[in-house]
Amino acid sequence: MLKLALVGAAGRMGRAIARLAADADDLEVIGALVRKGSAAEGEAVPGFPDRLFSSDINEALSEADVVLDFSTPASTADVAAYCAERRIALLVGTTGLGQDGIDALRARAADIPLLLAPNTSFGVNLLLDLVRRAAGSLGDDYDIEIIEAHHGQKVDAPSGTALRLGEVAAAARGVSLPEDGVFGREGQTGARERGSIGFSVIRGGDIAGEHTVLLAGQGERIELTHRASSRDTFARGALNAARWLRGRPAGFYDMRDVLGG
Ligand SMILES: NC(=O)C1=CN([C@@H]2O[C@H](COP(=O)(O)OP(=O)(O)OC[C@H]3O[C@@H](n4cnc5c(N)ncnc54)[C@H](OP(=O)(O)O)[C@@H]3O)[C@@H](O)[C@H]2O)C=CC1
Ligand SMILES: O=C(O)C1=N[C@H](C(=O)O)C[C@H](O)C1
Repeated sequence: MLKLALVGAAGRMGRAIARLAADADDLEVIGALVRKGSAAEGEAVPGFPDRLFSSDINEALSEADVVLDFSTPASTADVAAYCAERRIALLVGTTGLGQDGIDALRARAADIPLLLAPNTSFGVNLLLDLVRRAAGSLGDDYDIEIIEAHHGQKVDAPSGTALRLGEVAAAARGVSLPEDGVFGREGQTGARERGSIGFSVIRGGDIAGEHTVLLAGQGERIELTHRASSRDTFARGALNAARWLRGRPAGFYDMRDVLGG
């Protein structure tokens, strides 16, 4: 049995992961961390009636083989420190970390296997490869625009996936996302700068997650799109990544390592 502990356990992703883990014969959720003061504290974890949501980090995480974090950037930083000290493998799915947050996780990966994945679905990770290839081979006659759409409760923008798509496209083009990314347009913007990478963000309803990378040339355009119809897609991918992470040496991993890309 692979012993899992969830952080952000009472959230949308935490609950989806617990539900799918309960259907698997090789997985057990042994701990579920919630925010101090959370209304969910003391409730049973979906699919694991003997396990309760807890805000005590020791109670929730100390016995886990792998911790899965889908929470908030502040919580992720604390959990990564805890896991590094206790030598517990950690998968981080939380987005909106910023470069400093990502660098801090990279430092923790000196002590533990740590996998950072802004999107755990198989399809988005294939999309990253397709974008790498398309952006590299088409050259900057083809303008790159990234469009993402999510449910109205999402608190970060652009999505972690959109930023990762942008990084991959920028690297393939030999440009820098911090310098060449355009994160919103309004008013007298002037003409589009050649080589820039634009981002557009949609929020509404219950959209699980949609990402399009548009490569617009003269007289033609290519659109590479991934649409998740359910959060279970991310949860399933996270569970497969947790299986892969168990027993790995310390290091900073991503979904490419899991999927062998
Ligand atoms: N990698 C991937 O494939 C995916 C990543 N995500 C990312 O995962 C994250 C969570 O998404 P989602 O589940 O939709 O969001 P939710 O807001 O539903 O869940 C986040 C949970 O974290 C809880 N939380 C806040 N602080 C702490 C803390 N200190 N300790 C423990 N739990 C805490 C929140 O509790 P409370 O509400 O009480 O504050 C909430 O229940 C986001 O960053 C999102 O972008 C989402 C989907 C897929
Ligand atoms: O918040 C979400 O819901 C999602 N967040 C991730 C992101 O920011 O890329 C992944 C997925 O698209 C759903």
